[in-house]
Amino acid sequence: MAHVSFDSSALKKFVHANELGEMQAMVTAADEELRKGTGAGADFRDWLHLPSDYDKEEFARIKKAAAKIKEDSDVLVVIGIGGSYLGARMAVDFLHNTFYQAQDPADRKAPLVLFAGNSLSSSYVYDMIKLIGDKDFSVNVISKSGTTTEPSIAFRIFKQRLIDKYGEEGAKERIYATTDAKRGALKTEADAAGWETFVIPDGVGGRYSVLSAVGLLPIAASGADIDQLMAGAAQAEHDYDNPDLSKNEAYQYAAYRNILYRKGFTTELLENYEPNMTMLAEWWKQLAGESEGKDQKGIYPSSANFTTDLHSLGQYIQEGLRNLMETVVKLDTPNHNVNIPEADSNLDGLEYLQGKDMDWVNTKAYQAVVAAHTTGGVPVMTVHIDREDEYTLGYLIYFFEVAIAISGYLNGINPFNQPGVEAYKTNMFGLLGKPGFEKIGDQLRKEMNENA
Ligand SMILES: O=P(O)(O)OC[C@H]1O[C@](O)(CO)[C@@H](O)[C@@H]1O
Repeated sequence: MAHVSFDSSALKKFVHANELGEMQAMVTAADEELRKGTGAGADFRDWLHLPSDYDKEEFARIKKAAAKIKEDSDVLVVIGIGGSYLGARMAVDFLHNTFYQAQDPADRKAPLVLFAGNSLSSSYVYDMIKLIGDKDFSVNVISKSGTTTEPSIAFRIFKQRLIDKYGEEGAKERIYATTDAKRGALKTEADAAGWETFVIPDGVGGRYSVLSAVGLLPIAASGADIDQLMAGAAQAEHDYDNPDLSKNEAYQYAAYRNILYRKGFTTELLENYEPNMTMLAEWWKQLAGESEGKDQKGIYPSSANFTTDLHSLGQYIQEGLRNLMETVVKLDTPNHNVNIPEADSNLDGLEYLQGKDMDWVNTKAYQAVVAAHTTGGVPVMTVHIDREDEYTLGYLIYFFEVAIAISGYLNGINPFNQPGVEAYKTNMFGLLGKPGFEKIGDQLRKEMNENA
């Protein structure tokens, strides 16, 4: 049974019945580029078979490390940014109680997983240090390069705190480094210090790495079942290995978003009706944005959380600039349902809903929004998911990964590089006075003074 299903039935007003079929030749070519490695960025396709072909010895070590962290830590600080952060973050939110962070530790039955090194906010780090207080904690530092500024600074701070609390030897037992197998600053430091290390595989880019140790260790430490996560992804790997558009829903999604893009729908909103899926969209935004936004083209990935944002962005979506398309990730079976109680009076006007459950109302809201936005000129696609469990999440992750890769090839770009992210880094290093970046620093300071 499919745990994820793609619904394009609301697109009739925007896409002619023939148009999907007309994409088949291009999709077949994109599939060949991806599967045979004839497309650009071929060295970064190892995520394709990660769910079925992963390092079993490392997987067992991940589970062992997670068990140790659960045993000796109240808090796990996960340090990383971009692809070294978003996958684990969205999975922890998706797979747990919405108020996971505030839950009583006895109910949570696993350490609190906090994420650092994903911004340069000093208050954020200060507040986290205060929250940890005297609690026992461990650190999982995740960085392929080991030189990314945000995680490097956070790691230096939390490493020092571990050493202050547990001594050099004690800290060594509480640092887990997920990084390159052979190279890089973090790998060198980890080997010298004797920390346990996990590998970010060479052929797996950051935004495609959630099903490697990058995501698996924090997800396992949070108490989630990574065997089921991989099983769901493996099923999707099997189900989506088919270039035939009529049989491959991930490819249908890729094709439809490209058909719509070519008609001027250049911004895609990933939407949910469940607050604990907010970070799912953040993960998807990196996956889609870093993969597709290059060569002065690409769909701009954005997001909205419903029904919340219907009361803020709803006006724009209904009547603003007509360049928007929407993809809803709709949960079909909530983890828990809540009944709308009977009341003595009808002052709130809700008598017509009493006895109904909230999820029924949520689904009616979704149906109403699809109809309204379609009328307003916004094409809506829906990815239905059965439930919020590990198996379904693994399946969903793979659905988006393979769809975005195909989508990138359909749009004629290399979906696996990200040359554009270096520009700000070079400027920042210049302004920070990093050795080797003096020239750009001088030039920028001169320009800034001239503009002052
Ligand atoms: O794992 P690293 O090397 O710290 O990189 C983190 C992130 O930074 C980027 O390179 C972009 O800045 C992303 O592609 C990547 O996911």
